[in-house]
Amino acid sequence: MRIDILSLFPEMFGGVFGCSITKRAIEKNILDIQITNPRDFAFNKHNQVDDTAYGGGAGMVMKPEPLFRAVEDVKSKTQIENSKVILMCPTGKVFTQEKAKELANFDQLIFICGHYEGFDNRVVQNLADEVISIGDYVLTGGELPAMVVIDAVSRMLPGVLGSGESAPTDSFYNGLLEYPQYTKPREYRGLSVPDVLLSGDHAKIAKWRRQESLRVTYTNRPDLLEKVELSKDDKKFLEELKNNSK
Ligand SMILES: CN(C)c1cccc(CNc2ccc(C(N)=O)cn2)c1
Repeated sequence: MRIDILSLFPEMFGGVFGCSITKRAIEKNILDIQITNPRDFAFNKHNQVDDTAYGGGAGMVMKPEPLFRAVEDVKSKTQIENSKVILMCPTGKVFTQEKAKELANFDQLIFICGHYEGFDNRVVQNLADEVISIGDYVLTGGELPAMVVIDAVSRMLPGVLGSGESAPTDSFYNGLLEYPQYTKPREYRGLSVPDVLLSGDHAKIAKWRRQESLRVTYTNRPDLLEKVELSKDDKKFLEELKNNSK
């Protein structure tokens, strides 16, 4: 997959893409990430990439020309058909694991990272194919959101996660949040590992893990329970939780 990022701060990405999963994916030629600075496409006086908002109001807005020119330059140089232009913005649809899986099917993703108070709406309406938010909070720029999306998408690409890593059981794969994990030592500062996990009884361990996933999800993200298929046993366990918490 080819990833192009439009950012006024290219230096922000070196650290993140120079480590771990994404570094390996780049070395294995599964990912090719290139950064383009829209300022290189701002040809007016002082290389302006932003300006004041029509209609007044505080804050600066990113101008359309540099972004249109930069995207068109990337597209003309890469010539990749199956491509999607994504704008990172708090006004977008919230990013999910489902969306990550969907984006992993493209041959090229072009991310537009904005700063200031936003983008000229002609960028939103006519240049972007999709507007994505990583959550309900405002950040200094779209760079961190782009890194988050790229990380989640690259984990979906075949060959990126070695056989060791666990893509399938990641929290959002079975619709529930992940059960609690334990590792050595068995006892730490008087805190011990639940006996069931040491029992070797795999059916019992699976049952415990399912119930603990239900417990975590019920506690932190009850909204997810509406969307997931619950067995008779699941419902029984949740009933007990509800009765105990009354
Ligand atoms: C209207 N406005 C403040 C704004 C508009 C466009 C870009 C930016 C850059 N900052 C971002 C970007 C994305 C996210 C997110 N939640 O994905 C959070 N912050 C801010």
